[in-house]
Amino acid sequence: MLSNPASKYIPFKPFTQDFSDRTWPSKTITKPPIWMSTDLRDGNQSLIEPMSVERKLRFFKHLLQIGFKEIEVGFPSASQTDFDFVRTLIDDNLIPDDVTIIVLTQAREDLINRTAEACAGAKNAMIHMYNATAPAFRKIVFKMTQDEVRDFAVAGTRMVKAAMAKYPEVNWSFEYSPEVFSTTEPDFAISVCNAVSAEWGTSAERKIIFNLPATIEATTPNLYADQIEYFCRHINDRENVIVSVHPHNDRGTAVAAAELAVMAGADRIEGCLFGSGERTGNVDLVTLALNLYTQGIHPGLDFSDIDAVRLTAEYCNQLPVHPRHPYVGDLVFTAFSGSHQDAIKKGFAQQKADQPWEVPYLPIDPADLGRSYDAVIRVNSQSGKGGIAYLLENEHGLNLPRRLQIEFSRAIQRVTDETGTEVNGNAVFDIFNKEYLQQNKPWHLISHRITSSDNGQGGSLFTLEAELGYGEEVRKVKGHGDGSISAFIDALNLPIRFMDYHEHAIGSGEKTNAVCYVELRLGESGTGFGVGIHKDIVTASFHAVLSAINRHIHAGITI
Ligand SMILES: CC(=O)SCCNC(=O)CCNC(=O)[C@H](O)C(C)(C)COP(=O)(O)OP(=O)(O)OC[C@H]1O[C@@H](n2cnc3c(N)ncnc32)[C@H](O)[C@@H]1OP(=O)(O)O
Ligand SMILES: CC(C)C(=O)C(=O)O
Repeated sequence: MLSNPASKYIPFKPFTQDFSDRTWPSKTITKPPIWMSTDLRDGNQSLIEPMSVERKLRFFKHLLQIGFKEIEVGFPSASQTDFDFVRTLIDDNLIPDDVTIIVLTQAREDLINRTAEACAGAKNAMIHMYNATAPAFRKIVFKMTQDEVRDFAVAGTRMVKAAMAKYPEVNWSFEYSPEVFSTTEPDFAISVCNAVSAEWGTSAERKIIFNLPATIEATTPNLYADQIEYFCRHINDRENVIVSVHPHNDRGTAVAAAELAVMAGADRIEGCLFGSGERTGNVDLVTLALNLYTQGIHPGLDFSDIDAVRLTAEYCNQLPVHPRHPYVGDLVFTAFSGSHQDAIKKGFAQQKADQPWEVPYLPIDPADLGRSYDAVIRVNSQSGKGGIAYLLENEHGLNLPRRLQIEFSRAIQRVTDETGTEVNGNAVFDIFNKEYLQQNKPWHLISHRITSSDNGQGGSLFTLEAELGYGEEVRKVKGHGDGSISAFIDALNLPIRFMDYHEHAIGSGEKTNAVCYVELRLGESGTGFGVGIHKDIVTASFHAVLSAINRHIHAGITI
């Protein structure tokens, strides 16, 4: 018989009663929540090497730059580094007047007193006290009944008030977290919070923050949203309560949980940049904020230089951000596969600066995050013509006709298949150069002269005289036609059928060159392209014709 490890897990069901009159599923998010960064506390406490004061300061300054107004700066009673850090912020006057620092403490008198002491002299400070309320913690960690846990929270609140009273110069506020709210019976969590609120003396002038952590993410996000809506409906004095959420990402759904929680009534979200934090991390505030952005809601946070934010987080956390991390990872604005590249290229070509964003496969304009378009498309063996053409156009100004894109993508494919590696824009150009522009054997152009005369039918007759190299030989040729190219082809006296022709300028001012793409058939061959670049468009077209002929010859076409 197969063993069944799943049999040892009991699913958490928050409600015994019916909650089918929930309203959050038909709500939408219309404004940003209050953001609280806990990078310097929950993020920091989970690091292999906790941040030094120097790293914490750098992170703090960047959080201010991003626009956070609430920043949890540490657990000052837990370590001297955290205490000193808070003191540095206050003593060096580094906290702007509109920013509140938050400090976490357990509900223990010595720790609470030390926490308040750390904040002496601050303009705005919030003490954040927590105690676990979930059944497993009541049973295993605290060995307390529900009533004892409630009384414990109330006693802690009383200690917080007393500690705050010692520093009247501080504009204090209070946050209480029934830790592990995620697996606490909702009615019990509410009864604890109501008791804490009564002790705090909640009023319009003295609001309280109830932070409802998914300390361990325990359910699908819809159930967390149910818990939040239920809490919002039943908590006393709702208008004077700021309901906050603090989702962790154990099930990988913290972002969804936070978003649904806001739909369910939460006013505030605590999390970390790029999902730093205990175990699988806290909810990622960058993803949440930029998700809002793509719904047409400004998050009130500035991520216009996302790479700088990432560098700070990586430096301070000493942990890398994953290359596929939403919005910021190295590879998220990069398309390797052909159809994606094709659609992105077409999207960029059609996107107007003043129109809503509509580039396929890119949910956000990389430029809004300070990312560059150049890195959008990369080419490897999974790539098609779209990406290759994009690189040539963007990095080298070459706008290949569609059939040439298809032809050239085979040359790239040969290289990427052989090497198994990615090719960048310069490597693509090198291959293009070798494949088309350096095709000067056996035929090459030495010199030419064109004259035109009246053809007697109201048009012009072009006469071309040229010196052509053929291997080591020099051949003098002459031909006529109704245009310079037809005169050149006449002069070559080869079985050429001219199929297609494109030209455009590259560069500007004195550096302008002309590029010419010709497609022709030689004898009974299939069609093939040649490309020429020259200051003079006519010379470019002759080079293109010779490039096409030489490529046919190299492909084994005999004439
Ligand atoms: C979910 C979260 O992230 S909560 C934040 C967690 N972060 C941290 O704990 C980081 C910093 N913590 C620390 O450095 C230490 O735990 C300290 C300094 C706070 C306390 O240290 P100690 O006094 O040595 O206690 P210890 O770390 O062993 O914690 C366990 C004790 O705290 C008690 N405790 C745990 N949480 C709380 C709480 N919220 N309120 C009151 N007591 C608590 C436990 O019941 C246990 O008590 P016991 O020793 O009487 O059995
Ligand atoms: C202290 C609380 C808010 C916490 O960090 C958690 O429950 O994860």
